[in-house]
Amino acid sequence: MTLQTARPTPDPNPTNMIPRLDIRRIDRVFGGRKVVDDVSLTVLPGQVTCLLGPSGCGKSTTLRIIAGVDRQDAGEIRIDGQLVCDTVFRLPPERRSVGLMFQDFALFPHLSVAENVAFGLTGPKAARRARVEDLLDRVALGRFIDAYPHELSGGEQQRVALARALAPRPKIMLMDEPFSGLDNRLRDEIRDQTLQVLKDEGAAVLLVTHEPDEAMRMADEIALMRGGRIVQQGAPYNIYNAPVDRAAAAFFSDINVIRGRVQNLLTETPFGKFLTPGMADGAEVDIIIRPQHLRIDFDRNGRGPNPTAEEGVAARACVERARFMGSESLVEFRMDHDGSALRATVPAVFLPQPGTPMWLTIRRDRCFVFPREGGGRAA
Ligand SMILES: Nc1ncnc2c1ncn2[C@@H]1O[C@H](COP(=O)(O)OP(=O)(O)OP(=O)(O)O)[C@@H](O)[C@H]1O
Repeated sequence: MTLQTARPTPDPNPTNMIPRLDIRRIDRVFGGRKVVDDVSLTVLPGQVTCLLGPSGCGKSTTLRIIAGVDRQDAGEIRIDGQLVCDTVFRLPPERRSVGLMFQDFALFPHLSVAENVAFGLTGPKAARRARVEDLLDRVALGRFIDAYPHELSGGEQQRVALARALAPRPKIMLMDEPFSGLDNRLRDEIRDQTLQVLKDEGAAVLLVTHEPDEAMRMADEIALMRGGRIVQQGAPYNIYNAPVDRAAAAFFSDINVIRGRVQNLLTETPFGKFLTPGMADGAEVDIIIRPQHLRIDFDRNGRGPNPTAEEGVAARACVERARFMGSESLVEFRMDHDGSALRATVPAVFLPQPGTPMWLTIRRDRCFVFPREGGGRAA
């Protein structure tokens, strides 16, 4: 698909911007249970924010409140600084300048592609036609202008739905799992193309997904949601590299957990001592490391760590199982010191026999240390 660009670009100094979407302290209660709990977030013009979290955490309900098809029990929403709704005042959905896109593209089957895209447009006929043609060109569907939805593939229907949602130039695009109906092979390409069109339009985008990969790929900012609350918010690399807790780390990838106990502000492990400031003596801690940050001493065939290694203390383990996963190998180890299991990934074909002894080191700068839940108090 070819994309024509040269659309308005966002303000280079985003700190000067009024947030396009500003949600403050939203609650929603169903049957006495807060399914949206004190949610606040802002989205700037031209920015994509992903509301990311497991099924049932309250993402869609938040989106529905912003769209105006559900109401909050507390809090307020502003668009471009103007109040859209609080618990007293409520602007109807059609007056909020919000575009919607859902998993099922919900195209009108009896309308042509052009008629679908023109559906929400007002104004002179020639201007409407020009807008439809422009958008269809930009999603590379110009040649399907007179086709009907059933004549299009899933990916093409998704692009028509995108063009339709963008046609009235909404200030905000709300997207709820818009790619989950697509074939795996198509998905990455369509995500990238969609992102480009959204950026060109300059709308503020709030995209709901339960897939961390999708959020990492699409988002300028991720709001991680759990149990109705936003537990962490920031740029994708910050959320990935500085998770707030063990569950936040585990949401993005498989993790290894090395258990320890604090003594004199330090926690001793087979990989050396870790600083654990602020933790009381005797508190139990989990040291988290992702499998790609565990290093295997390949060269010495289990004969012991290389004394010049800069990775700190090495610990001995035996291979339990090794599998080739396509772009990497996953090796599972049983640690000598306590029989615990650790997993390492290697970006190559690496399939040592079960029972092979090896030495492991960890990238200490990639470890996260958290108090174990229910395992002791902070000092
Ligand atoms: N109208 C409703 N009445 C009662 N409970 C509701 C209603 N709408 C949503 N819920 C409940 O609120 C919780 C959050 O639902 P929501 O659809 O917002 O979650 P979600 O994070 O979008 O999940 P998913 O990804 O599965 O759609 C769920 O427990 C759901 O059952």
